[in-house]
Amino acid sequence: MTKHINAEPVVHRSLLGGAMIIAGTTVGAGMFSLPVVSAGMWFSYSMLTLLGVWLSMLVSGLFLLEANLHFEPGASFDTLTKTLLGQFWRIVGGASIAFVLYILSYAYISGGGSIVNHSLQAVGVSLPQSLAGLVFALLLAAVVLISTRAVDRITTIMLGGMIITFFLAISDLLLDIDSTKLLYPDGETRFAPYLLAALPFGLASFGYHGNVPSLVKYYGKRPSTIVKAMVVGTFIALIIYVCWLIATMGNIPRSGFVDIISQGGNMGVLVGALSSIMSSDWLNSMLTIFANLAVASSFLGVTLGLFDYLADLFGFDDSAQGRMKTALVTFSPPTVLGLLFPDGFLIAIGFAALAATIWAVIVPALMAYKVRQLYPTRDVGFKVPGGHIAIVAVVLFGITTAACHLLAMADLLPVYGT
Ligand SMILES: N[C@@H](Cc1ccccc1)C(=O)O
Repeated sequence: MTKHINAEPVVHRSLLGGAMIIAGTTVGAGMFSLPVVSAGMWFSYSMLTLLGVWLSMLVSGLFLLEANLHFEPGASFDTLTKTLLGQFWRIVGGASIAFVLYILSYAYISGGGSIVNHSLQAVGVSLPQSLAGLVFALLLAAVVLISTRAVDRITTIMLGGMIITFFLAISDLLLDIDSTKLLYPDGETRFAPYLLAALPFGLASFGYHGNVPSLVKYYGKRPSTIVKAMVVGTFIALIIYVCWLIATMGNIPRSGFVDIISQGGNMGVLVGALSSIMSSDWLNSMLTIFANLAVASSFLGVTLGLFDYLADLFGFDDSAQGRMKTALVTFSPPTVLGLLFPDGFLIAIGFAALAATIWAVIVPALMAYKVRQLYPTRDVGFKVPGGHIAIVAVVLFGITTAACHLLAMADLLPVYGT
């Protein structure tokens, strides 16, 4: 999530660059959980939910920006929480960021193992999924270990590849959609109650907030450009998710998802189900390549953020030995977890959402409230509209989503297909 941005002097940077940073972070493995967890509420409710979650996550990011603009460019999330909200929130915020980064790294290894396995099966090789996850993690960990610049270059190439393969694969799926499947789904007749358990996955899919301080550093204090970059970047993600849900739900019947869910709902299973209905082998490979690139680029972005965070926390230096130590604390826990529980993808995304409700939703709203109290007359060039109502609405969205996750975990909310 925290894509590294080199600290270069602030020149006139284009809007597109920032929008791509945000879109690149936002679109990740969360996207592969969306069709599976939305199967219960199905298409129309999913569209409404996506729209609502997008708006809430955009506004919470804007609150973070508003607070951030009261500091010098380069101030980190830690500095913001410490200064504005005090030691308690600094610790809660820091711990929830570290938790999200670790659990997402594990989710990506689980999803990566599943999708690498699916890809290998196509060429006749079969590996235990835990081993495939290990291969995936080791290969990409090596890139992070080599250097930040290696990650920057490789993710840029991957992003280009993702855009091309996504549109090729998706256009084929979109041509084949069956509107009856979308609008008159089969299976049981209950829909709306399943919305609640899906909410946390929507929240995780629209997470990008670790990048807001990076954008302020990247652009300097140019609020109008930063706001536009955030709106455009998250809107690109919204369009991609809408196309993705139309493509999946318009091709796989609602009852077909019960089978996908019973097999764990991991990335390889979903892509496998889509592959089996695609018209050409070539486009089928495009979909598989897209899935590999999406999870690999998110893995690089997230683990680089975790790598830098842990190096700073433990005071490991940038020498070969220091980087090796940092790599060990970064990659060992999620990789071991991936070996032990290769199929925890969906559960991990759900927990990432739970922690993200704290630092990506509630804490930004509280910080915006605080800067407005501390500096009622100071003009930093940007203020989120909507006054107290917007702040309360975002906090309520965070609390509701967290509650949904906990209730679903405790089997107190209906979860489709289980
Ligand atoms: N949106 C990212 C996950 C994420 C969550 C929270 C913050 C940053 C990133 C994904 O879909 O993979």
